[in-house]
Amino acid sequence: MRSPRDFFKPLALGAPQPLADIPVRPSRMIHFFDPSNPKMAEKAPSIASRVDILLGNMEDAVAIDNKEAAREGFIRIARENDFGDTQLWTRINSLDSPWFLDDIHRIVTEVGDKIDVIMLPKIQGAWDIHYADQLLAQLEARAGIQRPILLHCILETALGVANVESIANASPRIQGMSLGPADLAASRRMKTTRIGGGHPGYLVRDDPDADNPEAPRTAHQQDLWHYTIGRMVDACVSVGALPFYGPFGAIDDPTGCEDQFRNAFLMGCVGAWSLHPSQIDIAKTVFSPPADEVLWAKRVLEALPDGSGAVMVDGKMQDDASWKQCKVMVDLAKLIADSDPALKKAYGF
Ligand SMILES: CC(=O)SCCNC(=O)CCNC(=O)[C@H](O)C(C)(C)COP(=O)(O)OP(=O)(O)OC[C@H]1O[C@@H](n2cnc3c(N)ncnc32)[C@H](O)[C@@H]1OP(=O)(O)O
Ligand SMILES: O=CC(=O)O
Ligand SMILES: [Mg+2]
Repeated sequence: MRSPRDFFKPLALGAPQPLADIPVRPSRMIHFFDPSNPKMAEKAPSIASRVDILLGNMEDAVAIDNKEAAREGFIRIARENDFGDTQLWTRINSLDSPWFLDDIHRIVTEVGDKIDVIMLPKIQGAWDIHYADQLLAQLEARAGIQRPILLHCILETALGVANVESIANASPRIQGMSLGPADLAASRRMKTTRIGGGHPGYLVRDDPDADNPEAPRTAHQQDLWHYTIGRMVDACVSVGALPFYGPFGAIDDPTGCEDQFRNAFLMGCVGAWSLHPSQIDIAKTVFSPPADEVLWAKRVLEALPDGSGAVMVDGKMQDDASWKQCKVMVDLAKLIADSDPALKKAYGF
């Protein structure tokens, strides 16, 4: 284990000092695009104006023959554009792939000052982060980068889930994590072929009616991802990092997508991936707190001005703990209102 005194020292001579706190910015959706796809590449600037995070993907969903074109396309797009407040991220290929070294080397040394976060797929344990952390420091030093590039891990192997807390604690660069339900299902040998979301077979059924045992019994579909999201949220939040739901592959099921995103929002996630332009507004709606909840939370904060004691608001007891719950809601609303005039008005700021 590293000495706590060294944790915030750069891992290479000339690399920027690690950040003490992870910047919290609106992060409702990480929009994926394939920079080797000419149509998607051309749309990058217009999509960037609609999303909180734009991510150039190099890994899965980019055909092997297009890996180099994706890297070149991303470097060109990053170099030629200034996306303003929209964060620019990339998902590079996994550490054990033939593309990882060129991905990280080329991107960091050529456009490292334009990117906020590198997403690392298939992270298994702290050792993966230690390797990427030091390599990144060396590349940052070589490129003269002033602001440290942060790392975002995808939680998508059984071993990665088993090690989630040590991954979160492995480096001050850990910006956050996303659930990767497709690779994770394969790694665990789960018997679902869906990318995220529920499954009609994963259910709990009401007991038989004692007076009518043959009567049909209602079944309630359960959330296959609840356990993993819970672990990911606790691991991230305990180190000041941000948890995200990952992909929802059924582009043709916006209702299912909204439900899955909302479960993640309610459990503490700050955003989710959008794979198709139609999922951007779903994420925007779900991960912006509802106006009625924000107005209620503001009333609770006003009723307990110093955040202590106990009062009744509309028949409900409020105290220090519920004050904190309400502050979470209001703080997020303020963050989002700063860049969204319509929500600012709805929230009454
Ligand atoms: C398990 C995981 O790893 S998930 C993460 C990896 N996966 C991805 O990144 C997938 C990203 N998304 C995609 O590749 C595509 O959206 C697909 C393959 C799912 C669907 O693509 P299409 O069949 O072209 O969708 P569709 O016909 O509805 O597209 C409509 C338009 O939106 C564009 N579009 C589609 N997806 C995107 C996107 N992610 N970003 C920007 N534009 C997009 C298309 O180019 C098309 O443009 P056009 O109207 O000028 O022709
Ligand atoms: O990369 C994402 C996944 O679900 O796998
Ligand atoms: Mg994956």
